[in-house]
Amino acid sequence: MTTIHTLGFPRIGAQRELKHAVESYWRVDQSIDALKQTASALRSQHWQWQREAGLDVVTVGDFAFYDQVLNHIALFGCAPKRFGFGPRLSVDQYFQLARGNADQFALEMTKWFDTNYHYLVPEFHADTHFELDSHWLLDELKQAQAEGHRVKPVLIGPLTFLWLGKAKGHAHQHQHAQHADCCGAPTQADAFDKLPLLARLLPAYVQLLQELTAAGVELVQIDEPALVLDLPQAWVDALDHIYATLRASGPKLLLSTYFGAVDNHAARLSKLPVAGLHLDLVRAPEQLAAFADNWPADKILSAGIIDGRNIWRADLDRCLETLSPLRRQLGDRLWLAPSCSLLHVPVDLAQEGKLDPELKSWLAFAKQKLNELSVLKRALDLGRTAVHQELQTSRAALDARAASPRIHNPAVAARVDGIGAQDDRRQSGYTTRQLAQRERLNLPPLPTTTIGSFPQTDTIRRARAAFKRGELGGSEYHQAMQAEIQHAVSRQEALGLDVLVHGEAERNDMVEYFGEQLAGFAFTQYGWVQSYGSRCVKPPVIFGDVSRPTPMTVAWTQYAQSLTQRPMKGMLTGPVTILQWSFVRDDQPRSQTATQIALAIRDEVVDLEAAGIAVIQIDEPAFREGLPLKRADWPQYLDWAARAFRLSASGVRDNTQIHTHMCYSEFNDILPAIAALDADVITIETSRSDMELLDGFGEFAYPNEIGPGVYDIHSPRIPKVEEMTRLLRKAAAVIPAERLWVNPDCGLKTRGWAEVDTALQNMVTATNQLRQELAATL
Ligand SMILES: CN1c2c(nc(N)[nH]c2=O)NC[C@@H]1CNc1ccc(C(=O)N[C@@H](CCC(=O)N[C@@H](CCC(=O)N[C@@H](CCC(=O)O)C(=O)O)C(=O)O)C(=O)O)cc1
Ligand SMILES: N[C@@H](CCS)C(=O)O
Ligand SMILES: [Zn+2]
Repeated sequence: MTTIHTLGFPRIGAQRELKHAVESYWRVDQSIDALKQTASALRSQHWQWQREAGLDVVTVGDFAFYDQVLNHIALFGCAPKRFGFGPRLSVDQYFQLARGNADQFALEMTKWFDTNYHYLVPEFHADTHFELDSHWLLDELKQAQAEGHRVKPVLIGPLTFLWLGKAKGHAHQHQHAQHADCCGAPTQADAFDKLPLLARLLPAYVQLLQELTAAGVELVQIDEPALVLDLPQAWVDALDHIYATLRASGPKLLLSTYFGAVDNHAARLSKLPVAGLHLDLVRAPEQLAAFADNWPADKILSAGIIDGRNIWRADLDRCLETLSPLRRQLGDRLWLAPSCSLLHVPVDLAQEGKLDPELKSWLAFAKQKLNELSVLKRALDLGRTAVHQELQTSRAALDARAASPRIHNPAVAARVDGIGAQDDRRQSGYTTRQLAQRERLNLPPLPTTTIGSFPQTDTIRRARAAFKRGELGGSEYHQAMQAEIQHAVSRQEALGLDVLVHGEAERNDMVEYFGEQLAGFAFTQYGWVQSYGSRCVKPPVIFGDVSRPTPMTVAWTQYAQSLTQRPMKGMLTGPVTILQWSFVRDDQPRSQTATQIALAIRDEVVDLEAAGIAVIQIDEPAFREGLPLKRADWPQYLDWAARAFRLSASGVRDNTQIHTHMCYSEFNDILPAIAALDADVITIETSRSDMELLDGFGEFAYPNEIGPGVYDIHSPRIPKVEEMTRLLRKAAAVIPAERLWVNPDCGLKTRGWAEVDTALQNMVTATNQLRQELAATL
């Protein structure tokens, strides 16, 4: 019998029940017991679905109140010392690590590999100790067992857990203003070699595995996605010792890799003392040969055959072409699974009552993907005739998609073919543009701005929901959004900001909003995917050639500009980010889709300029995220991605200032490519890393203007003036002040107006202090 399983299931809930429960707990509207009740009900539901779909085991340990990496910080008792917590965290302490508290910055947050999911970064010091606190995992395990399921716990493996953490050089780093003087000088690179921490971490894993054995567990999935990266040899060599140690301590281990190929480690992985290995055969199908040919006779091979990162219905015939020989070779040792955890796809397509039926028939969300596994299993175990009908339905949907006239637009193809060699170049070089822009904009030194969004209040969201339900008329909705824009503009004027924004009130999301207006895109009602903590996004679906039928932002921006004499920044999402944060068609190269989106955004940029907008920001927060996980593949990506950005930005005159914005990323290894975007100004997230992220820009002598974030917008705490002056002084030590801007880390949509008002007031006060200090030194 073929075994089917999933590496993980989305925890947020088909209706975002977890989000609502967590946020209401934070608002103190709901007790911890109520939150735990919702969590428990969600787990039950998700296991039940796995059982109903015929999965042979259900996965335990993929649930988290906030983040699975944070769960492991709790599990191994290694919260940073700066928080002063003991090894056993309360739920409130767990949330403080994620959100910060009055005295401490939250843990840094960054991209989970090349996904739009963000994890909290463990902080390690040379003296970090690990102390197991397994109660939450064991409780979840007991729950699943009590509900009658065969269980497979999942853990992040020790190598990946250590690799994803940051080695901190100073125990007091990141403390607040009152401790500012004792802060070390953090560097972005790891301050020490983390690998020796294994000696202290492994005993905690051993103890955990022993506890799991005692609780009746036979097999544990242990995730080592770090193996798809270019790891230093010493880390790869450490695998033998790690897995020899872990295997000796209890249950069988299924080592799982995903998001890329690990065939460069095939010989080593085949010999590891583990029960089996999971391979991502969607992102890296070619790696199978390196494993299958000499696969040991006693090991499981888990084939990640269903795409866990995208929403297209699988080509089951093609899957079976790959799987049938494997089944003959491996017999019961063949396991099937999605390529990675289903965390990255929405829960249930069946909820999509409004989606065009033809398009809907092309898709599969998490629940549907479980069923696809089941069809494959039955085809392999019972023969294809046993699932003739299911295969026929799948085949018909795929054929219809391939032949659909909705996918191809000859006008778009012709426009892409006609792109000229100069179309991705501004008219003049940066120095000429800088002069022209300074003359036009006449800004003070250290100009202040924000990243675009202002609070998405309940009033705004309710108005939009009512509008979408048809309970609020178009013109009423329009007026309500204009009132929000008016409010945002008047607040910014009162605060004394220099370059204003309209606040993005009318946007549900910075990608979905554009997807709703671009041809070639479809959007869902409930296609929520967790982005970080309780925050979710609804990625649009790019199913066909992309074009922009009509302007998307011009009227709102023009309205905002009409309310003020100060420059109003037009606000757009860039082609790479739209691509990266959508579910992208899989029938043409991503680079081609990016080019099509770039042309659509270019049209909008040109229209904004024609409407008198002098500053236009093209956000590219996902530029770094799109980077392939293996360095060898970087140049090709950076080339087409940077070109797509430039194509979107280059249709304007020299005196129109193009900004871009990036967040959640380490940028230092791609600085030449960021410089190649040739944006006049880049704003970046730097405050949670205490300006560490800026160092590389200084060392690289980044040529254009930069706004390093001085205010962590992810945390509910309000930054003090002196914290921001300290960060600004650090920035001014790295970047010449005449090229510095002052801004928050990212948009303010998740914050409330009261905090935003005070925080921006403090930011302006800090800027004024720095301006005086600068004037005094001239
Ligand atoms: C900048 N970031 C983004 C990323 N990816 C994106 N696609 N977009 C981003 O902005 N990746 C990196 C970061 C991640 N950061 C965030 C920050 C904030 C959110 C967020 O706030 N998400 C919201 C959902 C936003 C949204 O789509 N809102 C819609 C629908 C609102 C809604 O819930 N409506 C209710 C009804 C409301 C009522 O009746 O009162 C409903 O439909 O049930 C809108 O505004 O219209 C979130 O709630 O999590 C995400 C990523
Ligand atoms: N303009 C967007 C960028 C987020 S990365 C915002 O302000 O929310
Ligand atoms: Zn951002």
